[in-house]
Amino acid sequence: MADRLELQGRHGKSRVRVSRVWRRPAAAGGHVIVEWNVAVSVVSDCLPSYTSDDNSAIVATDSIKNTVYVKAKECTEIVSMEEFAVILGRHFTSLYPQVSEATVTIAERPWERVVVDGKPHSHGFKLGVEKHVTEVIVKKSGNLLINSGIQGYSLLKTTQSGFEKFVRDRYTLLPDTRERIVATEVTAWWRYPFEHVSQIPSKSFCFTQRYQDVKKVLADTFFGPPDVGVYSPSVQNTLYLMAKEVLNRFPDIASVQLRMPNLHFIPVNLGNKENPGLVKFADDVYLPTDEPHGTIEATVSRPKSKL
Ligand SMILES: O=c1[nH]c(=O)c2[nH]c(=O)[nH]c2[nH]1
Repeated sequence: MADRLELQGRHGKSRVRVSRVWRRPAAAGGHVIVEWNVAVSVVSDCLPSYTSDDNSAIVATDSIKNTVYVKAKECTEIVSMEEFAVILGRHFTSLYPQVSEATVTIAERPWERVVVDGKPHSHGFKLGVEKHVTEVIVKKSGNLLINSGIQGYSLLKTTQSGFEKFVRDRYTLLPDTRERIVATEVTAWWRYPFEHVSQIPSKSFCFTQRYQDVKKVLADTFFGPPDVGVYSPSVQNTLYLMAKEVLNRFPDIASVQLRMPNLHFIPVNLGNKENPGLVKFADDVYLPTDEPHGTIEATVSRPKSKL
């Protein structure tokens, strides 16, 4: 009976923290630093290690961790997280016959160059908030998938948002409104079209720049023009317009997934019989809360070609 069992295993190392500095002269833009939290997971033919005491096919997770530092050292030119993930994935799937696939996930700690007296500092950085993330899957054949994203991107606007004409029944208390605060913490994932290592453009395409561009398109669409903004009839509609704009602007992004919790700012009205209008809400005092919060998410893709 045991012969008929099937096993699909994978192993790797998570939370491998590595930082890499590239020391360019100030005239060439100054130092560049990245701090990455790397996870590597390989699909590896090492069945006997599960079913017996034979570890002979195991690439130790300790060696996997060491490799992250070796490859960081070898990157003498600045690389994006996506490129570094591909380098690692290629390494494990090409060096070891038993490794058929590698998944590399990286989250970047957002060190941002400081500006002093209006000038970008050559070697000074401060920590930002939202994070660039990537997940790259590489197969032995060289086929791959590159997804990148942003996490913890908190956006808020104090007006130009409403929510009305939704289902109204015996469970409904929420009044219609055309005036509310809308706040969210965007998580976005998008997929690049490269399907094989050979398709990754060498230098003409920069994943890091594309991340910055997507981030800007998401925010610009959320906020609208600086003076008047743009009215949002629901988080759902704003989410859709944000994803659509990313697809419009970047033909090489195949799909976008957005998760946008609705972090409520509840109007404050305080009073009792003796003291009725202690605080009467006039679009000014709110109770901010994220528990509970609305959860709104969607994946928006281009229609599949009919060819
Ligand atoms: O933009 C919104 N979408 C909803 O689905 C929803 N539900 C709710 O209570 N408030 C909101 N706001």
